[in-house]
Amino acid sequence: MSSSRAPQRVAIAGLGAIGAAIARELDRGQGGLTLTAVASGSPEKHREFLASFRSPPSVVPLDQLHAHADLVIEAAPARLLRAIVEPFVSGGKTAIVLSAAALLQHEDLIDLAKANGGQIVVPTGALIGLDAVTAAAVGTIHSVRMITRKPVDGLRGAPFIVDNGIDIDGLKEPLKLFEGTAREAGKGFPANLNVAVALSLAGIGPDRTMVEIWADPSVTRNTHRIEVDADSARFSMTIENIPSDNPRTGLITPLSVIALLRKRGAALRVGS
Ligand SMILES: NC(=O)C1=CN([C@@H]2O[C@H](COP(=O)(O)OP(=O)(O)OC[C@H]3O[C@@H](n4cnc5c(N)ncnc54)[C@H](OP(=O)(O)O)[C@@H]3O)[C@@H](O)[C@H]2O)C=CC1
Ligand SMILES: O=C([O-])CC(=O)C(=O)O
Repeated sequence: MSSSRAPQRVAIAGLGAIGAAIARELDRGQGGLTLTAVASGSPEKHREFLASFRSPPSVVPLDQLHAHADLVIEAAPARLLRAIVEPFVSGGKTAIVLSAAALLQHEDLIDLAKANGGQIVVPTGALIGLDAVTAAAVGTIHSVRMITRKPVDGLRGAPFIVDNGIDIDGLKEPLKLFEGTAREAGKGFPANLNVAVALSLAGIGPDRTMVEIWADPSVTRNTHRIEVDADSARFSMTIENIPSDNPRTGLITPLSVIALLRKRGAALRVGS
């Protein structure tokens, strides 16, 4: 990647399935970007991993990341969203947010970014087609629907399942767990359905975007189908994500962030 911009210092919050893969890619070299700092829950767990880097970043507490970077990648548990994002956007910096569902509980962060010249970026992540959805949203979108099918491992422990006492272990056929809005899906499945909230933010919002969630013992991939009907186009798309070390998280998710970072300041930018 060639960049016309000044080098940017990047921090990563969380070194799990997403954060570790992004850190490794940044260390391999993404022109104009330097990984300067990381934070994780148990830093000692990652000592060996980071020691293998060409340029090991500083390991700092979450609330110190902003002193080391111009941009943060939030790839941590959803409950930490505010602690990670607030210092960056209030300082006019950028936060790339993976825990998109949690944004709906902290919408004031968007106002904070606006007031201070900061930016919150929600990448396409584990989903597909947000370029087409944002384009259609320039016109009028009539409806957006998403149908998610995940193996049991990709859903186990979600608050909706636990609170409703649903037994998904031992399923022999697909079970529809949930049908409702993206806002409700984000509350009931905060670590499993960030993509539904990202889709809603790209299109017609969390209260008009409709979501179905299936636990499906016949699939091995986290599968999302989106169906959009707009005044400019009708389209449907499906992505079948290979789960990462975290069965809830598709392998493509960190790659989406790298693709996004590469676009920043690139001489040729493809896709809206
Ligand atoms: N938008 C999208 O398309 C997608 C979003 N997601 C969301 O992205 C987020 C990250 O996902 P994923 O990487 O799979 O999650 P993981 O569970 O694999 O990793 C979470 C990381 O957060 C770290 N962490 C925990 N506590 C703290 C703390 N106090 N300070 C700093 N770091 C901490 C953990 O540290 P340690 O390793 O030391 O224990 C771990 O490295 C989740 O919210 C997930 O729901 C996931 C998939 C797709
Ligand atoms: O949206 C999420 O949190 C994760 C997801 O569905 C996927 O990786 O396929």
